[in-house]
Amino acid sequence: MELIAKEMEIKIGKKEIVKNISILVKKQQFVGLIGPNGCGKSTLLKSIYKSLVPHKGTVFLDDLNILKTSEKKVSQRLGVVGQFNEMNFDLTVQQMVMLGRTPHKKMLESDKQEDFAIVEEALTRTNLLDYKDRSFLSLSGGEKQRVILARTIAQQPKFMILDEPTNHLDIRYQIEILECVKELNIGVLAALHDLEMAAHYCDYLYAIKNGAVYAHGTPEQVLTSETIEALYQIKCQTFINPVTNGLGFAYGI
Ligand SMILES: Nc1ncnc2c1ncn2[C@@H]1O[C@H](COP(=O)(O)OP(=O)(O)OP(=O)(O)O)[C@@H](O)[C@H]1O
Repeated sequence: MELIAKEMEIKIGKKEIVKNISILVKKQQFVGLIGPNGCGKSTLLKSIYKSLVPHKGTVFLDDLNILKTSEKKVSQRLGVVGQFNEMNFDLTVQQMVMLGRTPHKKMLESDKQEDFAIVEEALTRTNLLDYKDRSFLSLSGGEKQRVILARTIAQQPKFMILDEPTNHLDIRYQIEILECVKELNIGVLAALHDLEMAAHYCDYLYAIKNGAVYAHGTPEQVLTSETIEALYQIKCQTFINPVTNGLGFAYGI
């Protein structure tokens, strides 16, 4: 599915947080949002996945007008892995992941064999099979993050929004999560902080500064020393990482 968010404007109180941003994610593309803390990435994503009402703008997933469609219908197509996943009540990991099936069920419909099979597959993809019966609240931050991804995979979305999905994760799991998402072969819009990961996994990038698009293009076009220095107010040198053959970055103040 293709996502088009057009001319998005978001104000919180009197402050303009997002200023006329347009984003295009073509079919099966992995598109990244980068930019410094507080530049507006999460706010923009929240307005795209209906957690926040934008002041202006439209969001279409193919021909589905997201902002004018019911939550349930949107959830059948759009999955979200957010930044904070705190919950007050406890469920097992399997029950948590089963919640991903909710948008596909009628009210009070019980879990079918097919739902259990989908949950099992999501647990396998995220390496969580051994955690199936553990209590969600007893998990570490990184383990919880993987459960949330598994729940989103069980939702079988056609498009995924990720807000710093590798928060809390050690390097191995950062790679595993992004690999896992990439393997789904669906459109993805993800806010990422790690520029090497963004260079490696993204087909296209939008660099956000002060609530507006500062630069956009392929990772090679966007991740230049000049753009990174302007975005983050640091010194930066780019190089070809001899191990990964991808873009590498050396930073200083
Ligand atoms: N509910 C709110 N009330 C007031 N200001 C808010 C609110 N939500 C967000 N903001 C402000 O909007 C700006 C953008 O925040 P946002 O979380 O979108 O940034 P971000 O780019 O995702 O940052 P980070 O990389 O730190 O997650 C920040 O200055 C933040 O303080």
